[in-house]
Amino acid sequence: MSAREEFDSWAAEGRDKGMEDRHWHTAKHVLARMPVEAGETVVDLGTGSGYALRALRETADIGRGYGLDGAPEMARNAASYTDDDAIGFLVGDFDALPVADNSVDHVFSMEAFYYARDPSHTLEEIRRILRPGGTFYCAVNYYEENEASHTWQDNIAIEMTRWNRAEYREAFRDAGLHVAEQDTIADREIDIPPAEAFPTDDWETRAAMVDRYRTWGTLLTVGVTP
Ligand SMILES: C[S@@+](CC[C@H](N)C(=O)[O-])C[C@H]1O[C@@H](n2cnc3c(N)ncnc32)[C@H](O)[C@@H]1O
Repeated sequence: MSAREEFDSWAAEGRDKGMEDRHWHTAKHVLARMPVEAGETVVDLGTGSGYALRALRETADIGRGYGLDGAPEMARNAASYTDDDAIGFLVGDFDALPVADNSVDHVFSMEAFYYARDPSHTLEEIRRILRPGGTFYCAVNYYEENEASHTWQDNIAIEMTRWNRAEYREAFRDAGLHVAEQDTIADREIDIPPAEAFPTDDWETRAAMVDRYRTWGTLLTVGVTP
């Protein structure tokens, strides 16, 4: 199954909003760290419901936001959640970003980058579209150190790239981005039941759930163009 088919069906089932609810716990901290100034242009890669751009319009007064998604139904849903003319949604693939060279101030991506067919090439594409001094805020929950995430590949037909923290830094540098920051952002909002509630449908032990959300959470790697 292609990413387009897989995520079109997610959008049709309304799972875009479910992702927004879950990802917001840590995505909002990533967005708050971005050095975005009023009037700047931001691209959101794998935008899903488009919540990131709606938030940046409210909190940072961005001038233009473009949400790119490979699934037309995702982009269509995202467009339906806002009537803000400064935000637009594009259908496109991480392989070839439909964006001009040196035209974007910041790129954000939450829980999407590892679906790229060739993530190293996607980093080159990001480097190409960013202006000098532009930033890429790359947030992922599927990564090597987050052991609980390893099983996710079993539930999805699209091949996912599972880099570790060092591999993210190395790939950013290989694409010509300086690594300004790398951090893990814990999910402090998800409810973790008391020990006696385990095992649950999703978790064998409380310790495993704590490790997934409170210890590892979301890996943020920040790249800056020279
Ligand atoms: C797990 S969702 C995350 C959505 C949103 N960023 C969030 O935080 O809720 C991943 C998104 O990336 C998109 N996507 C996956 N592979 C893609 C690709 N190769 N090119 C463009 N978009 C892609 C999917 O259609 C989906 O909307």
